[in-house]
Amino acid sequence: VKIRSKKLIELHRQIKVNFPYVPVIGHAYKFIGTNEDRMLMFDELGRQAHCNPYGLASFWLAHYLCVSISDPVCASAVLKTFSDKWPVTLSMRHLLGNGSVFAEAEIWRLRRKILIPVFNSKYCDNFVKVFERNNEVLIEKLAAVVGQGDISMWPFFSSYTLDSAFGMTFGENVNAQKDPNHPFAKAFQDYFRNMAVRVCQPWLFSAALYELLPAGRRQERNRRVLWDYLDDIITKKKRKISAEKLENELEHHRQNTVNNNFKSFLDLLIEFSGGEDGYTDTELREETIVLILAATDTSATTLSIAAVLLANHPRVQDKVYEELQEVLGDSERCLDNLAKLKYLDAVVKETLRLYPPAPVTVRRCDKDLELPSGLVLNNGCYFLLNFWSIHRNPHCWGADADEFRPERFLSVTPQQLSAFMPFGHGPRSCTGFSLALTSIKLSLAETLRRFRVAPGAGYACGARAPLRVTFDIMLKHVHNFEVQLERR
Ligand code: HEM
Repeated sequence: VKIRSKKLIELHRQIKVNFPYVPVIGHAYKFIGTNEDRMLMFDELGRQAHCNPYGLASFWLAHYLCVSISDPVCASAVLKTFSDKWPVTLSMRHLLGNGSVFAEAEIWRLRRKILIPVFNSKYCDNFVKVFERNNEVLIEKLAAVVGQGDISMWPFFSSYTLDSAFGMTFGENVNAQKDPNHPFAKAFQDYFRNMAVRVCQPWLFSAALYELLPAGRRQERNRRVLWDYLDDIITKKKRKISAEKLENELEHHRQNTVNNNFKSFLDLLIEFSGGEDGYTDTELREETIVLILAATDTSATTLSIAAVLLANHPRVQDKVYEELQEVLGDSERCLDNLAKLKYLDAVVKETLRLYPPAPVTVRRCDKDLELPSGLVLNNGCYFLLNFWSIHRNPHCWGADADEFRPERFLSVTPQQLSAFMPFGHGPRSCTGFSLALTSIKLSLAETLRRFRVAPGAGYACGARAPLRVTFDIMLKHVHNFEVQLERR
């Protein structure tokens, strides 16, 4: 322990010594600040790291040495080498158990093997129809609030993404868009709202203490609603599969014949984990709730931020609209032409670059790693992969790195692409990125061809006024993603 501590102290000195003027250690206190302070801290760590030859900044969080990474080469090496996450993610296990996203590395490795084939494009094609159906409801809902002044885009997009995630995962609809009081939708949204409050208050990390507080008891009730709901679906699904003679289904799959029936994530997880001998009901619950969580707020944040950015950059919005007119004309279906919408694609990527919904992720260093720069990252430190600041690194993105300029993605360089990690990187990266991009582009195209978005009255945004955002596990907008909607 002593030797390791010495090495860590030396590592901190090496990183810090290269940028000695603003000791980052002084900023660790902001972990106790508001959710907006947290984002400001990630930003500040990043700006200091941009001035450091290693692209790193380090600070002590109690006795943990945390290394914040803003250099894409270092980030790639760390994400490819380390799979364990920080103990700070433990509180997420209250709901998710050992679900792949926060599970410890040993369990995650086994689960990832089953998760990967679930995302094979031959199954995903069917999911796109789920997006299309839910988009129709979204457009109806948006049409009802045209001309009503400032409206928050969040409830619209988050219930659209929850309906889509639930549809993909179970082949059923919770109808969050039409019925915001649906017990699952309500408990899900309330659970993550409370969780966002908790992650910013380290004194609430202790499960024993939290459970005694009213907020902890409320979370317990939410968890019960969510688990009961999912357990019921899983039990029914398993019963149905046994009745349909699971063996025939598996044989059917082995022969690799084309099955036109819709298969939900749950069907596929049961099938790939070995049918009746595969995942237990608890494991299925853990994996399915991870999928719903992973697919919901990430995509809703991207859609909502894109709407706010477009509202505040009318020239960009006009170009998107011109492209939509040119490519789609009056055609009913967007979906067949999504690949032709190059400028829209650039807008989505630029949104994800400047405002990655998961602005940071974490890893635990369990062996020494020598970087191409020669610096050795020592066993025992913890990494903060700062996607937010990798995406704003002027060495990769140029002097206008902080500006919203989708055109940069029309002539993006390979070096820039390797500095673009909104979906993570390496073996633990996002399995759903392709589905996410399809769902987001489809929704934006359908929305923007019918409505113009204009800025909300309560805030400024532009080249010199970046959006004020908070760290609520996912990135959120201080002004609640407010815009005004006008009919085209
Ligand atoms: C804009 C939308 C999305 C963004 C920005 C996003 C981002 C991410 C990131 C950054 C990670 C890796 C976290 C880490 O390295 O610690 C991740 C993991 C994951 N994502 Fe996504 N995601 C999105 C949408 C989706 C969708 C639609 C799905 C599923 C349908 C999905 C499924 C997953 C899963 C299962 C993992 C865990 C992978 C593992 O631990 O092996 N994501 N996502």
